Order: sequence, then structure tokens, then C-alpha cells
Amino acid sequence: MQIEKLMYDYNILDSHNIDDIDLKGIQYDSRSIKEGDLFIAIKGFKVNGHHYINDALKNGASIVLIEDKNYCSHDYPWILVSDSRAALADLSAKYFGYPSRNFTLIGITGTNGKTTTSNLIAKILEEQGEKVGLIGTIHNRIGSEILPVERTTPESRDLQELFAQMVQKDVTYVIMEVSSHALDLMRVRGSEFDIAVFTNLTQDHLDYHETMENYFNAKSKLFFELTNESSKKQKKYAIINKDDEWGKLLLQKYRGNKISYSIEEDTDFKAEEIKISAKGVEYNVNKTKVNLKLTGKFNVYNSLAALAVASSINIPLKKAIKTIEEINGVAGRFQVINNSCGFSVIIDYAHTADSLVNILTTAKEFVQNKIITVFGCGGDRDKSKRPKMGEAAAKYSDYCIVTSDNPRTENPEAIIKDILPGIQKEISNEQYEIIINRKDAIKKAVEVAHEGDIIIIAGKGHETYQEINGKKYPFDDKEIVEELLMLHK
Ligand SMILES: CC(=O)N[C@H]1[C@@H](OP(=O)(O)OP(=O)(O)OC[C@H]2O[C@@H](n3ccc(=O)[nH]c3=O)[C@H](O)[C@@H]2O)O[C@H](CO)[C@@H](O)[C@@H]1O[C@H](C)C(=O)N[C@@H](C)C(=O)N[C@H](CCC(=O)O)C(=O)O
Ligand SMILES: Nc1ncnc2c1ncn2[C@@H]1O[C@H](COP(=O)(O)OP(=O)(O)OP(=O)(O)O)[C@@H](O)[C@H]1O
Ligand SMILES: N[C@H](CCC[C@H](N)C(=O)O)C(=O)O
Ligand SMILES: [Mg+2]
Repeated sequence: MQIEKLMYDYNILDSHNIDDIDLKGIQYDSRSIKEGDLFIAIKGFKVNGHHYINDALKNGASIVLIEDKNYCSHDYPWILVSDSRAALADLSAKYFGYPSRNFTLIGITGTNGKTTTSNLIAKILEEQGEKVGLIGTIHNRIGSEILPVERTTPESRDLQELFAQMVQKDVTYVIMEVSSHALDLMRVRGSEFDIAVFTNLTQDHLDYHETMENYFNAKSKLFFELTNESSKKQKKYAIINKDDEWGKLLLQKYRGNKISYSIEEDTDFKAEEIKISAKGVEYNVNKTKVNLKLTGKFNVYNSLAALAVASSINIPLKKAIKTIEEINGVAGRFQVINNSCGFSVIIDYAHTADSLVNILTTAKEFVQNKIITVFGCGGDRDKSKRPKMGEAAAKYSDYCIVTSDNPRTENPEAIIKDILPGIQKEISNEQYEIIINRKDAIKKAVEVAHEGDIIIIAGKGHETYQEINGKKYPFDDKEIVEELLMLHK
């Protein structure tokens, strides 16, 4: 694409020597630059992308886009804008042909339940014969083609490229998890959403957002994107959990079409007569029975959200229910590991206090003996959630083994030290132990478990690695526990 065409109508502050440049691509990382690309320099949290302009030029960049006028130079063609992160999103959407205009885009935000809910919605749509694109924590998917992921919501440029691939492959609906980081860092700017879902808001990521209000404001951005003009026929909807205090606030603030769901309040989709068991959960919604193989009150919420989305695109309730009733589970979400040892093992991605409370209280509904919980907290993430996760785990377990999650660049012992005050608030020294090595911790849980116990291995769910000091080592809770269970007598 000619640079003049890309920049036509764009608010630029200044430029140098940009005539007649035919762009081959757009990149925000100097290491990904190929001959003829535009390099967009972003001032990051860790480093300043402007420092990598020379690397980008060496790798073949034909022009750079900057926001710092100190990098205006006679040595290379440049464009100066006021915000290069915004420009990355705007220009990528244009470069890839505004791909999200070609399908119905469903965004799901909230602290917990995004992955589960998006998987339920994907199945409902696929059952209707639609070709679905799925973007989220476990993987990205185009129809049945699986693509690996780095993070939950891709960077704007990568997202627009992925959308364009989806358009080429005739996808009709895209369901994506939208993280608060993504909303704050403009990764979804230029994406035209039709339906937005708010699952809940509980403490996480305060290392980044600092306060719950900021965290809520970041999440809310998805809904204010929704009110923008659109070229599509699909009526826009906000789908919101009214039992969540922040959800209530969003319902009050949001002016467009909305559908609410709940267990406790009067709403469009209200679950009643809930029965939770080890095998699943049953409830009634709008006089129709739902019998899920997924268990836990939290999955009542996830399924209500999915049913509300289905109704917003005119899929009959009974049809949508039939589909979600067939779903056996989502990888690493309350995943039961079958065995013949007499006790149960459940792997779950709970990495917040709220999600620990949810899975442990669910397990308490049907445990016959004791609950043994193996968990840790991720490094380089919200430190203030650590004692709260400790407290939640201790309060609802009979025995806790505190271990490592992804230490990232932190010292695992220091992370555990942050967890302990929460644990010690609830239980005595005999009711917990520390085993830093996660594999050894899981091994110990299997050794001490008795008939009727439930072992909960929390925090890493579907993850197949453990990140230590910038390196990802193979590590899979499921594989490890299956190996240990085979050896267990
Ligand atoms: C806080 C955050 O989200 N940061 C993201 C952000 O980083 P940043 O802007 O600070 O970038 P930086 O590393 O300082 O680098 C600045 C610029 O220099 C460039 N650079 C850097 C080095 C080099 O040699 N050449 C070069 O050009 C970089 O590509 C970048 O454009 O933009 C980067 C590029 O897209 C991301 O990699 C990075 O994600 C970091 C690694 C991350 O861990 N993010 C997590 C917290 C995250 O986003 N999580 C959410 C899920 C949360 C949840 O809901 O549970 C997610 O959506 O996955
Ligand atoms: N609706 C819900 N409300 C509260 N907790 C939930 C809900 N759904 C799932 N959980 C708990 O949160 C964990 C994560 O669920 P899920 O992966 O669906 O959420 P997510 O929002 O995608 O999380 P992440 O932001 O880490 O990608 C589950 O393993 C479970 O413990
Ligand atoms: N999306 C979450 C995942 C956390 C998973 C947990 N295993 C951890 O490492 O803390 C995050 O980036 O905070
Ligand atoms: Mg997720």
C-alpha cells in the first residue's frame, strides 16, 4: 500500500521525505521488520521503541512513525504523530482493510469466565452452521484450525492481521476475550464490536490499574466502543451480569440495547432452582430447564451469558441450551482427571481470590472427605492479591500446599512469603505446608490424599509451561498428575 493512501486523512503533526513509498507491511517491533515495512515506535513500560529505530532501519524499514520529535532526522523518512500506540491501531485496521466489518464481532470482558463463556458461545454458533473465529487465552482458532497464542488479546496490528485471515477463510462470527490491558493499551481500537459481554469484576491486575475504579473504567471501554456507528446489520447489544456490583453500575451507565442476566436479581435471563452436583449443574431459565455437564454456580453465570448472546442473534433458547448441554468441559477449567485411586483430582485456572472461592465452594458442595489445595501466585503480577488468594484457599480447604505458579522474574520464596499472611489468618501451621517445586507439591498432594478427598490443583489450568526468569520450561499440571496417578497404589 502506498504510504500516501495509508496516511490520507490521518492527523499527522509533521513528516519528512515520505513521497512514493510503497509499504510492504506494518510492524511495532524492530525484530519483526522485513524489507519495505513501516516501523511504528512505541514508548513502552519496559523500553522505548524509539531507541530501536536504527535496528528497524537495518532490518529494512522504509519509513518510521514516531511520537517523539527528538527522533525527527534527515537520515530517514519519518512521520510524527501525537500518539503512536493509537496510530498503530488505526493504521493497522486500515492497512488490513477494516476486516471486523465483515463479520459479527462478539467481545467478552470481565475478570473471570471469559474463556469459558467464549467457548460456549462458539459451540452454539457452530451448531447453527456458522464458521467461527475464536481469540483468547487458550488458543486462537479459525474454524478447526488452531493457532498458538502469546497473550489473551493480541496487539492491535496482530489482531487486525488475524481478523483479515479470518475474513479470507469465510468466518461469519468472531468471539474474542478482551482483557483490561488490551482495552487500556488500545489493542482493540479499530475493531467494530457488535456484542459485548461483561462477566464480573473482582480483584486482579491492580499492579497495572492501581484501583478497582481504573480497572472498571478500562473494562467499560469495550461498551463505549459498542455505541459507535457501524456499517453492519446486526443490532448492537451489551450483555451484563447484574449480580456483580460493577455490572450493576455498567447497566445504569450504558445507554444502548442491553440484556441482563443474574441469579439473584430480576433480569432478562434469571437462573432459578439451581442444583449443583459433581456431575454438573441444573437450573431453570425463562421456564426452560438447563442441565449442564459443567459444574459450579460460576458456570451458571457463564452459561446465562452465552444464552443471552444467543438470544441477541435470534438463536432459539431451546436450541442454544441443547448445544451447551453437550459440552463436557473447557481445558483447565474445573477439569476432572479421571483415576481409580478413590479420590478426585481437579485442575483449574483459578488465579484470583474470587475464582479460588468459587471453585473451592463448588467442590465443598459434593466432597465426601477433605479438600487438599495446591496453589501459588504468579510473579510480576498484582502482589496485593497474594494474601487474599492465601486467605481464600485456606478458608475453604482442609489442607493447603503452597507452591510456585509462574515465578517470572521474581524469587519464588518471596512470592510465597506474600501469600502466607492470608493463610495464617485462617488456619494453623499443621494445616498447610510450603513446597516450592510445583511438581513436588503435586506429588505430595497425591501422597497424602485419602478415599473421598478432592485435590484441587489451581492457577495454571491449560498452561503447558512454567515461566522462570524469562524462559518457559515445559510444565503441564495435567500431564504431571496423570503420571503420578498411574504410579499411585
Ligand atoms: C503491560 C502490557 O500489557 N505490556 C504489553 C506492551 O508492552 P510495552 O508497550 O510496555 O512494550 P515494551 O516491551 O516496553 O516495548 C516498547 C516497544 O519497543 C518495541 N521493541 C522492543 C525491543 C526491541 O528490541 N525492539 C522493539 O522494537 C516493542 O515491540 C514495543 O513496541 O506491549 C507489548 C507489545 O504488544 C506486549 O508484549 C506487552 O505485554 C506484556 C509482555 C504482558 O505481559 N502483558 C500481560 C500483562 C497482558 O497483556 N495480559 C493480558 C491478560 C490479562 C488477563 O485478563 O488475565 C492479555 O491480554 O494477555
Ligand atoms: N463466571 C465466573 N465467575 C467467577 N469465577 C469464574 C467464572 N468462570 C470461571 N471462573 C473461575 O475463573 C477461572 C478462569 O476462568 P476463565 O478461564 O473462563 O476466565 P478468564 O476470564 O478467561 O480468565 P483469564 O483472564 O485469566 O483469561 C476458572 O478456572 C474458574 O476458577
Ligand atoms: N492472564 C493472567 C494469567 C495468570 C495465570 C497464572 N498462572 C499466573 O501466571 O499468574 C495474567 O497474565 O495475569
Ligand atoms: Mg481467558
